[in-house]
Amino acid sequence: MASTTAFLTRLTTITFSSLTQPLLIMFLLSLLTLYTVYIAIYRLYLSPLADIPGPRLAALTKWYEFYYEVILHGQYTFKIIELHKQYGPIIRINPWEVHIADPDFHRVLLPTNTNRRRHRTPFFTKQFGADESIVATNDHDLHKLRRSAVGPFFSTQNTRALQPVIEERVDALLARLREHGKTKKDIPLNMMYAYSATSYVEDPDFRAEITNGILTGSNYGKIFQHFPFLVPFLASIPPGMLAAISPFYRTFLHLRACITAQIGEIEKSLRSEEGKNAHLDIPHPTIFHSFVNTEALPPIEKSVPRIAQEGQVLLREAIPDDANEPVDLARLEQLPYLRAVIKESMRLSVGASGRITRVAPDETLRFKPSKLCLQCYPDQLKTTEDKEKEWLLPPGTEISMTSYQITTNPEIFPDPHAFVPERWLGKENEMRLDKYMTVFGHGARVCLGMQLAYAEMYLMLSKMWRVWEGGPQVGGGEDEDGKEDVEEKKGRRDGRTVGSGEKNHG
Ligand code: HEM
Repeated sequence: MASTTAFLTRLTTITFSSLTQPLLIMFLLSLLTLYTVYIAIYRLYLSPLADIPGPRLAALTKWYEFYYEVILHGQYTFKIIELHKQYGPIIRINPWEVHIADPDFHRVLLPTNTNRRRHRTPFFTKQFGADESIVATNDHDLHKLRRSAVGPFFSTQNTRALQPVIEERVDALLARLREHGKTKKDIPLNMMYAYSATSYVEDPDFRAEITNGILTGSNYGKIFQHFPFLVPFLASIPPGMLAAISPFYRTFLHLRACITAQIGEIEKSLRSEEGKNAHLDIPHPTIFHSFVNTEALPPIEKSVPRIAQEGQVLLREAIPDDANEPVDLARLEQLPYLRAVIKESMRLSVGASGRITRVAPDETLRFKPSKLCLQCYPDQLKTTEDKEKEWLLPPGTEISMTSYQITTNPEIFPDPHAFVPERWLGKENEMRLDKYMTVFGHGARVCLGMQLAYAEMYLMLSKMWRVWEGGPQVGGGEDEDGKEDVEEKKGRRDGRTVGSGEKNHG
């Protein structure tokens, strides 16, 4: 104690020039220790989130999340769900972030009203290495501006107009399945579906290196979230060297460079005198032609690097996804059983498994467990005080929710891991469940490609069903002309063949 007092007295009397090297090191170490102690005390006792339940270690340091997310490879989602079972519907999952498990809070966090501002957080968005894209735009108002320019291209009406283009791709995919069915070999469905919307579906190996490149880029996302400086660092490594470290990531960066180059060319041609109206004549003007010409965006928003980043993200999002007279999409969407199968498939295939985080800059968000939440957490919310307590989350708080936790909630979807399309049948059931169909997000930042993804699924699935009626071996049992064995088909209709219990209710 005496020596500490003497040290502190000395500290107050010394001038900077009189510091010897050991003394300087001690001085800096003391400052660092004091700062660390202050940060720990602040996070545990003084922070506005200090009262929120949860593990103390998570409140103290983000390394807790790092352990589950990076060392254990993307396990934090499941850990968070476990923590809710221990601590209740509201928990603190890192020094700055609160996670809420009440399904009815989803629409408060992600409101449809675009005047209720919600920012994204740099921790989430830095991983994309495309800071200027819509998905990586943190600020609510800038996001609104950017989205307003691109949103109309993805409207229901414009997506329906794309039906012939999607049909053509679906037919190419069915042709591949037929061809493969004859060989009786396994087919890598993930690779095939990944390219169902591109010309790669005709390639012998579906250009697997591209899917792998994109998957690697996504897998690195968790590391990039914690160490964002790695994104520009990896991009600066010469391609030859990068190939030695990660060939797939190199492919990913190569794809990005191709998009940038294509957009650069479009922009150059549009800026040239003869090219000013050229986009009106070309057979397939792209979204980027319209982008460069739109009046809705100020010039700074139309720079090639920014549009290239948008393209990169759109391409990546379009990829992870899933027969002879065309049927109108609008009609297909009205078929109750087909709709039920697609919704149930979407629910179970999860989509984005991580949490969605938002910051409300102007609002104190209030959380009080809903009726549904009380049913979900009866053991954690026993007393009247627990049930009635309202939590006030001040403006600027990072708040998150996880779609997977909602879409596998047994109070909403009984037997949640079973594939039960029938749960969606009936108008009332469907309306009740739609509210909790959170796989595409909700509100101002709901998935831009949602209608397109649904259109692809309706067209693909309906055609496959019409061609093979859910037979035991898709693509098999056909003759040279692609006509399925009539007896086999008939047998399935009568319920005689294995795997045919279901009839096409659509
Ligand atoms: C089954 C397929 C898909 C699923 C499950 C899915 C899911 C999601 C989710 C959960 C979000 C985040 C919403 C949020 O932060 O609140 C999102 C955003 C986004 N998605 Fe998708 N998506 C799919 C397909 C697509 C497709 C095909 C495209 C484009 C062609 C696309 C483009 C985007 C874009 C640009 C955003 C950012 C929107 C914004 O910030 O305003 N997605 N998606």
